[in-house]
Amino acid sequence: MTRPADAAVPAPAAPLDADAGEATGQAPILTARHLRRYFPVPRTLGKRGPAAQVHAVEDVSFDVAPGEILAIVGESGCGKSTVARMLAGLSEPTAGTVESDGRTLAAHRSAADQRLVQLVTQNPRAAFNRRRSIRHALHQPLRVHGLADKDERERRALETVQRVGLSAEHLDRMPRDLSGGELARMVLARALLVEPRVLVLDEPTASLDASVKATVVNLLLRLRDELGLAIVVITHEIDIARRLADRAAVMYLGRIAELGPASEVLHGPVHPYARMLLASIPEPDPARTGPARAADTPTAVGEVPSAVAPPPGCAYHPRCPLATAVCTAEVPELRRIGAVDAACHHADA
Ligand SMILES: Nc1ncnc2c1ncn2[C@@H]1O[C@H](COP(=O)(O)OP(=O)(O)OP(=O)(O)O)[C@@H](O)[C@H]1O
Repeated sequence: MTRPADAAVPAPAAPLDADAGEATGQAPILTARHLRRYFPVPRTLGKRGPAAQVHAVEDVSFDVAPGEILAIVGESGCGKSTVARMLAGLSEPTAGTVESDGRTLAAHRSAADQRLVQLVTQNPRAAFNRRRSIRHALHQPLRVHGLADKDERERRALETVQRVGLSAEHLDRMPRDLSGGELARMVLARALLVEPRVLVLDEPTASLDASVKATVVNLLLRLRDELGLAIVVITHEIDIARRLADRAAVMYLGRIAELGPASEVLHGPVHPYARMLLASIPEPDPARTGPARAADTPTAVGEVPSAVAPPPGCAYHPRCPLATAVCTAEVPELRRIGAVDAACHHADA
């Protein structure tokens, strides 16, 4: 089935992302259902007609289960952060819903629903008030949510910093007195304080040195295991996604191009865009040569088109070496190709 990019989205009848929780055997804790987000473009002086819109996110659906890490990868501007903000209730979808346990989480969420999904944004140094101690920063979310008295707040703050590998001594410090790696762990501690079931991490390692990245990756894997957290990691660092993710989605111009097990999507994808994206980054393990590294990897031509006027049909068609007439006319739905779901008319040709 195909539809024009701005047509109304019908309610789904079947699970959208049947593989979520396959590895853990658990039902999804968070579902993105046909999410769209358009931003108005300021009107040029004197221009008439309907205002233009940035199509930041266009019909994105996926599930994530407890104990599962889903990576969302793609080039700058493809809509990853906008998806993250909608998952956390910080941006209202133009259409579509975010659901948990079969319930829609309103864009303006109750305190309990805010706690359920915690977003950690990049740049940990900017995440703390530089005039307040780390202790204050960690007591604050508990105070805001009315969760604990002072002694209990202190107990929970201490327990949580220890969980991320830091100690009581770090609570007394000011943000400037923590290293980049310690701050990265401290933002995670602050998110964990309110006992979320889902962590959404937007570029969690982007500003860190290689050795610190490894520490944060290991910490996230441990937190996932110990707490049974569902984690959505937004990253443009494919190597980080490979180390973390059970499942992965590749986004292009607001849409999911490919979704499936990370072992497939991040090593041997089938969608021509995903193959081009992976082929453009160095393979850390030279012994590993999946299809993404093969000589027949399709090479994209041209630049990423504007999200204000995305191309009709498959948004990748102007750059895709496999494109034919159908690609210019029909939006490809995600469909099962091998072990993954890919939105391409020709990926299995
Ligand atoms: N508040 C906004 N107003 C207008 N356009 C926006 C707004 N926020 C995002 N956009 C646009 O929406 C598109 C998706 O942006 P988004 O930040 O979600 O992408 P991204 O994949 O996270 O990029 P990056 O990796 O660079 O952070 C871009 O074209 C961006 O310019």
